[in-house]
Amino acid sequence: MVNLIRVHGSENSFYLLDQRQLKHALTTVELSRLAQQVNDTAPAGLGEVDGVLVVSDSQHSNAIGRMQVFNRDGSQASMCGNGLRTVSRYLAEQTHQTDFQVETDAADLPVHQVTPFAPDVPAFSVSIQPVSFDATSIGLHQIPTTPLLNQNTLPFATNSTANFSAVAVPNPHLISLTDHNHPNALTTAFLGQLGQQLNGQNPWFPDGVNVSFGWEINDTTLFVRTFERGVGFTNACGTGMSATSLIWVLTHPAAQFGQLLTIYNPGGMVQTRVHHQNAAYTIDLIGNATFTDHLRLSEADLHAGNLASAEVAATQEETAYHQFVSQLPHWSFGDVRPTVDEH
Ligand SMILES: N[C@@H](CCC[C@H](N)C(=O)O)C(=O)O
Repeated sequence: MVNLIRVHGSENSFYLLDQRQLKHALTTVELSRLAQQVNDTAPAGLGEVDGVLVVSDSQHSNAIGRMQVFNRDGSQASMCGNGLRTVSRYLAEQTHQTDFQVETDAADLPVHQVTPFAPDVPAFSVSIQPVSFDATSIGLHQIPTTPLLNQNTLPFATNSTANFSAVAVPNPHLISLTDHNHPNALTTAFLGQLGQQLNGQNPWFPDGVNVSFGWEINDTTLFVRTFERGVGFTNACGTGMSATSLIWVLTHPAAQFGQLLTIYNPGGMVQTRVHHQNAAYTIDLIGNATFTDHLRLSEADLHAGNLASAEVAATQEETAYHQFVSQLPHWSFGDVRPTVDEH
């Protein structure tokens, strides 16, 4: 029998698979199929996940493990910020270390354990990098003026007054932040329409892009929603919130490098800190790393991408997480911007 853990960061949920426990590691094709099948085959009662996080040994001497990410459509992503926090917790518990590096597709990333957000809500800080505004890194085509930073009248949004920025962290993100001159430009319907358009066949982002809308709450607080490549609407996207924080600091006059930002999202809240050192941008992404369920299944079922016969043991951490979230401001969505409800 082998173990899978159902995990989340800000309710951006995944199954975490440690390949090192298997007699035969899953191939890339099997991992892609597993990510596509988990939601259809998981035992009743387990909520849907956005993909699969894969842990394996790193061949890099400075990293204690390696993370790979498969989106729910089976595509592979170069990075996942919320997922990296949960993988960091997993590796921390295995090795009894609190400060280390994890190998990801583009870089070995520093991570460390931080003070829990609340009782039974463990938290980690992970470094989001490398950052690039280069069109090739973003997979951006046919846009005459790059870097794309706070520009409007773009060919994929001709009817909108919203401003857009594009950045790779290193997975690709398209960001729009509230424009006070056009406060109603960023609607949920527009996010869905743009996300679908730019993740279908299109000339601007042929490999797709994660699309995030950010609403200013105050100078150090945002609310961010994301339509993810390979997923669709998600509760939270860690790299999306990190990329939005970077664009916020670069374009908002009162925002500063090194300042702690609070980023609310439909699944909860994270904190970010944007740095600019040695001509490079990096973002600290700080948030919960929650394990909701432990699953046990046969290695044959895992290879077949079939969770139907898995035994499930829930942890108490989701109750603790809900308790933590219940103390945050409650956000309501009209069709337009999030507003805070009285408790
Ligand atoms: N949810 C993730 C991002 C996952 C990858 C993304 N869908 C992509 O294809 O780039 C996060 O927390 O960063």
